[in-house]
Amino acid sequence: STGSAAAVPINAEFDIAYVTPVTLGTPPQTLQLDFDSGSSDLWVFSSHLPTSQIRGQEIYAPNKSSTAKLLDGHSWSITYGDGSGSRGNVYTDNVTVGGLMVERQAIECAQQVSSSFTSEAHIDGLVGLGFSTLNTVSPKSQLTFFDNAKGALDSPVFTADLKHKQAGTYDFGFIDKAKYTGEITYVPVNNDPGYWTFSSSGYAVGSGNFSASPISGIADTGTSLIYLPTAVVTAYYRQVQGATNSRSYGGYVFPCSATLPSFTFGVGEARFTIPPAYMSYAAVTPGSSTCFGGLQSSNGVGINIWGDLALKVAFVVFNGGTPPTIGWAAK
Ligand SMILES: Cc1nn(C)c(C)c1CC(=O)Nc1ccccn1
Repeated sequence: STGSAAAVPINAEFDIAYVTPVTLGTPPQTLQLDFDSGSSDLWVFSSHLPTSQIRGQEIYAPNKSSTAKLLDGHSWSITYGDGSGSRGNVYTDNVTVGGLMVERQAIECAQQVSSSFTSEAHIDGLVGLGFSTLNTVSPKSQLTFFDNAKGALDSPVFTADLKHKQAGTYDFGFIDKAKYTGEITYVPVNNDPGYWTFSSSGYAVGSGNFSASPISGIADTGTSLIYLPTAVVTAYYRQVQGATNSRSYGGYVFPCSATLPSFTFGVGEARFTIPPAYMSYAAVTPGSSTCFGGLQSSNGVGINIWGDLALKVAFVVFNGGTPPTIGWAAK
């Protein structure tokens, strides 16, 4: 079997996140979920949430699904690196993504979500695509949609073809040759503790020399930006007039009028260049002339993160075979 579904940016100005339609239960309830290779819980806004925490999101109501079953005595609670989080109880039900159905998928129903989720009306929940070792359901941890589907897939892979300010695609079970050019460069994945962790072969700022120093980081479809070591980030912003690492804004900012260099990262011998226009994320507050950078320091984060800003300039294969690998191709 295979599946294919759209990855739609939730904001017209800048790509904060991408959502994909997912149908849950019988009759089908369709929610717009954020596919997140950096976590491993499938959780949704639900009928168990106080209405004060719902602001425009669609909800999943298990009691309206004839195929929903309570996973008795189980709960979940997740906190993301940016401090956001949610918690609740657990049902199993049918989950379909782009024509690919998993029966008895654990659906983690939110009973509480943090304010940043309440404030994001376009995200109705997340589909974790990390390794199932990261799943937070207790007392028995649950499998991700990908792990549940894997055995039935033509090939144990999913691919991400994210795009700048336009809809891309998540494919499951096959590699679509029409979505990339040239060869796919595969590199090893360290899935301990459960991220798609790989080593980038280095970076370059603008037209500068390529610095061939390995950078270990996670491929994270659920994070907007890129978080890298301070040495990389200072080398980049040294080329940006007026750039500063702002404590008040929580990262590197610069005048929106500044000229930005491109940023190139390596995967093996392959090179991927993020154009200057993508490297300015957004005005720090609407209408401000101060802009927040797409490249930020991983100092406070603990791990290096290749988020959507990096993924959107490539076609990425998440190979869940044995051993797992990750493949990057131009497009
Ligand atoms: C680890 C980390 N530190 N900081 C500052 C950020 C932004 C992260 C990554 C992160 O939190 N990603 C995320 C958030 C919500 C849902 C899914 N993924």
